[in-house]
Amino acid sequence: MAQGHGETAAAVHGDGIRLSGVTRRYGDVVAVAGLDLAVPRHTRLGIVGPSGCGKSTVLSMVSGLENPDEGVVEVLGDTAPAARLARCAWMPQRDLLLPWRTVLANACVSLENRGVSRREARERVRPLFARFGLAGFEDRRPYELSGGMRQRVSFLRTLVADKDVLLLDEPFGALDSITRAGVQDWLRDTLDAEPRTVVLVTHDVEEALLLSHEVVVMSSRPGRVAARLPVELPPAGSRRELLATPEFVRLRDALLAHLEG
Ligand SMILES: Nc1ncnc2c1ncn2[C@@H]1O[C@H](COP(=O)(O)OP(=O)(O)OP(=O)(O)O)[C@@H](O)[C@H]1O
Repeated sequence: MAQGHGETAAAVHGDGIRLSGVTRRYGDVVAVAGLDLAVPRHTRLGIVGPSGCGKSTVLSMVSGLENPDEGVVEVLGDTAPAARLARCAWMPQRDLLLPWRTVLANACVSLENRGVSRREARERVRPLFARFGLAGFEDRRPYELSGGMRQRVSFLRTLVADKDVLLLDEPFGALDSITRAGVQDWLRDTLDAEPRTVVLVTHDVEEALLLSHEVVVMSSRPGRVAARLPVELPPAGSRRELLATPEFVRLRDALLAHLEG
């Protein structure tokens, strides 16, 4: 069994996300052209590529906030934008927590937005705090938390939205490297325990490999798929040991070579 991937890779079934022949233009700018991507349900796809190659555009199109000019975007069998939107939760780079709300109230926002009463939302979310390493911080304000803790609150809020599809746009870009490593390990364990269909956009090659079942490299604009790398990693005791395995080193080198190419 591949390290950190639990049984999710083996449990692939049903519909996931599919982009077929997708082109998106902004005026004269062709952001992506003829893009084909497939993310089987409950697997995790990492997307890396040069700045401006259309990575965020892909997430916007999956989420239904934007539509392709050509081609089809399908999310769990639906192509209509409103249906795609209903299936996706988006976690941005900045945690976007509301500073005037307590941490618990922030984590409840997505449930309240869906019409769940404030009281019921709190009853449902409070027990999750321990699992997210946030026990005891329920009544604090976001400014009293570290950056890593704020991102965990942000991710908790994203998860309780109970959407099958998670769109992660540089989710740890604002964190320092030590905090980032801890949150990456935590996120991988969390997603192994509670699988979702994930598209992760990142500039961090190690992050892409640690969190994804497959990584695609996009070409510079107009964005197309330049390479696909299935991620198969051996069991390893610690993150440091995993990063030193021949499999990880080979994948990282291959990814960097594609990016440089
Ligand atoms: N709303 C918009 N209006 C006009 N041009 C846009 C719009 N959104 C994106 N673009 C352009 O489309 C291209 C792709 O943008 P996108 O943000 O998807 O790239 P990206 O790979 O996510 O970039 P980065 O890695 O820098 O975040 C860029 O050239 C960008 O300027």
